[in-house]
Amino acid sequence: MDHNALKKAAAEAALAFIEPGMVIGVGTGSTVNYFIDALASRKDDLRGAVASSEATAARLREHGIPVLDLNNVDELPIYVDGADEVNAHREMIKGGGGALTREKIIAAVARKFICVVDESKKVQRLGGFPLPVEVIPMARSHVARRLAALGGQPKYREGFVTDNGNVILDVHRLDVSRPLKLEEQLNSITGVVTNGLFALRPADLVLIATSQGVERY
Ligand SMILES: O=C(CO)[C@H](O)[C@H](O)COP(=O)(O)O
Repeated sequence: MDHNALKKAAAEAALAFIEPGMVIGVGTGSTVNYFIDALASRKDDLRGAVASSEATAARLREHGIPVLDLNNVDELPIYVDGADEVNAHREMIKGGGGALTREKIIAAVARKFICVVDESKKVQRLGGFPLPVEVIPMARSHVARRLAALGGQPKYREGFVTDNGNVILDVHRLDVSRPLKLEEQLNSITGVVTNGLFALRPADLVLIATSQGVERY
């Protein structure tokens, strides 16, 4: 099975968690796009969705699914999103699509974070995927120097502006052996908006598609 078929299988498995009347959080990326397309068949069950990016909001609207402002939502029982890497503790690196800040906000509010991935995303140790860091534009050089002092090799994602008007540094070769500590350390650099480590708030459930079927942990 190719990656896309596995992404679709993982995404569709998340539909089983939807209950009538729910507002759900919806992440960003190619795996989540399969989820959104499948969600169209359940749209009458939903009160609406909160989107982690403008791209996701547009796709939800195309399917006639109401997109709600998170500030007007009291309860978010589930949040479905992909990941660039996930380990056995359900800690993740996210932000390959650049939506990490809104993803982290929705994950913070949601009761249950369901991570949907194909088996290529499962890793023993996080850090093979360059860690995305969203930065206020005027702080780019300052933050890059601080990241280099931590042993990373930051690369400016040229030509990319986040939905929040900021820039992304993709950090190669960072030591991610202590994800919780590193997440806090990166958050404390002035000018950093968010980093793509999801260790302080890991997923609650991972649905991982393999050629043998969708497994969960
Ligand atoms: O964090 C993300 C976007 O910011 C995505 O979840 C992550 O990049 C995985 O994307 P895909 O499902 O396309 O492989």
